[in-house]
Amino acid sequence: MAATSGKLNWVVIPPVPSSSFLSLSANCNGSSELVKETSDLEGTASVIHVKKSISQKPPRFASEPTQEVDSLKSPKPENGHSCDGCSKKSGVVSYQKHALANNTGVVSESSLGDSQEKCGGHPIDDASVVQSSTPWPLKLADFVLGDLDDSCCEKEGVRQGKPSASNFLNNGSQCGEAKDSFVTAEASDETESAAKSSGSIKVSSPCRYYVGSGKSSICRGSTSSDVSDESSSSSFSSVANKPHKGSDSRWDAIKAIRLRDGFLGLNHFRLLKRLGCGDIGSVYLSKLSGTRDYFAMKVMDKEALASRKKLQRAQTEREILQSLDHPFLPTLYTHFETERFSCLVMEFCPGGDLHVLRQKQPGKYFPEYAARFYVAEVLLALEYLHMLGIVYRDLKPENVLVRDDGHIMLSDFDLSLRCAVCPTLVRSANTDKDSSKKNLGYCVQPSCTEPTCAIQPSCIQPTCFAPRFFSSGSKKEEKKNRLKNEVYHQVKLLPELIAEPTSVRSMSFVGTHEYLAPEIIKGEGHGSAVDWWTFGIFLYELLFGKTPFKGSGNRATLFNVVGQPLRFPESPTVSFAARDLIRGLLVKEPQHRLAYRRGATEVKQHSFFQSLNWALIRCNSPPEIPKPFQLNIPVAASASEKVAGVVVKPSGNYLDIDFF
Ligand SMILES: Nc1ncnc2c1ncn2[C@@H]1O[C@H](COP(=O)(O)OP(=O)(O)OP(=O)(O)O)[C@@H](O)[C@H]1O
Repeated sequence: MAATSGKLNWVVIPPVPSSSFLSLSANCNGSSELVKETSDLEGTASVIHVKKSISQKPPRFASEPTQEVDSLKSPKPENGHSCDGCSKKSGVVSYQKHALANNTGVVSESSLGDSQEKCGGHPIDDASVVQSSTPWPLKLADFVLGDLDDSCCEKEGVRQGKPSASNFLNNGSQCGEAKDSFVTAEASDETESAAKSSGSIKVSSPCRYYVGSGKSSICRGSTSSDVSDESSSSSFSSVANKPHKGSDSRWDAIKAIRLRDGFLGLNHFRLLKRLGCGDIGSVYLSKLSGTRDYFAMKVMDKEALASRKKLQRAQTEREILQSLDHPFLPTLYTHFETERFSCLVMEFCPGGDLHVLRQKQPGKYFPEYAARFYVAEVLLALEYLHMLGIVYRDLKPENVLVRDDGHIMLSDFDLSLRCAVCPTLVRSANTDKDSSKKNLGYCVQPSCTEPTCAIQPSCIQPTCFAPRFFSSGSKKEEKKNRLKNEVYHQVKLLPELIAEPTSVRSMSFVGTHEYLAPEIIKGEGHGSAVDWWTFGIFLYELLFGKTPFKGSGNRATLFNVVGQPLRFPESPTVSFAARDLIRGLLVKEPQHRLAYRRGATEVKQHSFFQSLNWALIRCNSPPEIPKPFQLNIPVAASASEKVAGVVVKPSGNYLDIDFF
């Protein structure tokens, strides 16, 4: 992991153990079979043809243990679809075939709306091709989801033209209604409802395939599902791995219960309210019984996951969550499995998501300072993910949650793509301030196969570390600029860290229509540059209140993404710097896109962020602090309590819980 190079003696220490990458070696119970391996045109990538077959079992609908509340039971899907009460905001597309299979921008009829009729309901038997620079074929995983179900309800605030979710954990009749009601795991007389209505609808398609795999923790859990204990298996993300989070009492609370009972399971939690649902599970606000600690618990029905070929997605999400340790990414406190459910216990974000928050802004767009704040935090999260070799692929306001302190948390990793990456320190020796524009000076070694590698002598290339300084003309400003230039000369020789997984290639068609990068739509194969495209769309949407290529329908949107030039509306007024950044990001050819080679480093140096102190970003005042989270819970209690930001008040048969 450590290496030296010439005069420099830098060590790059990625924040996760390399084992999280290296563990990908075999698929869950051998259901994926490597049938062919060839090399790509350049000879640098592996092309893997994998044949996958998963035994398909119909979802079970039998009664569950009393601790597992009714709300968690799966409705029986009809014709393979389950239009349910998903309150999801986001439409995620994933097609087995590429919608625009040619470069002309002409939408292929047959590829749009691929659904279960075509391939769902049958064991997956498709060959998937994933290209990667990694020499170990099965270290790369490409996970995609399911089928279009446009029949699901749309509601206010839902992105138009979204494929709809078929969420098996929800009651099919709810269809987006968001009425609070109450669920407890301790009492069996609960009721429940979809909690959050702000979401778009999410698509799912069972006709997905994937390559790669790994030790399947979910499968490990499944194999132990004959254990009658409710918590048949659990994994504990120890705070020992995250010592800086030691002051977080939730670690201790979980640990104490595990010490006391020997395990942690669903019956240790009260599920208070459904916060939302996605394609592979529902998320509940949960309270750890006997404590005052709240969590967001994602509950996934394992049978339904298996029957809909989503086990791998769930596993991907869990493995990624386990590897994360970043202020703008979720903390996974623990994971456990019951006989039926797989549960992820995460940090709870009471502030909703940026999609909802944007709708509440005057004009439904954010002022520039607020947009800068949010995208800057997202940028750091993406930078970290890329450093871990994770291409996020699903950036959109719906997936950016707001913490109680107003800072953000990027969520939802089940569409992410994992690959090997070579974080590399590159020494700056180029005094050309505009070199970043020319995309020169990078050196990210595609041949590097280790996620943890240090500087390599051959990587010491000239790069641009130059912040951009603009002359304003006045003497005062000139003096200021002189000072800045001195700083620049001091820092120009500093190395910069590049951790962009530039050479990964996936052929999956995955994402959200309005956010899909052209190369995904055209089926050309895509890599980490898709995150920079979506970052541009994201910034555009925050600033203008809409996405740039949205058409009258999904096909028109895809056509526009590929063929229409970028345009900015006349209002609201947005700075030149912001528009310049968006222009750089929304370049249709990925290789000419800003950040294509040097990743977040390039974006951070853009003048849009000139006023930002990246090192102190967590000290910045958020544009908005979320209002207290309101929750009514029917319990018989008479005393008030106020603990750690949570106020519990008796209210008749209810308690009002306010989060501050
Ligand atoms: N940590 C959290 N705190 C608060 N709310 C959350 C949290 N995680 C998720 N949610 C809410 O639950 C909803 C569903 O989340 P989930 O990640 O399952 O859905 P998703 O984003 O569609 O993912 P998937 O791709 O798995 O379908 C989100 O839209 C969000 O509103």
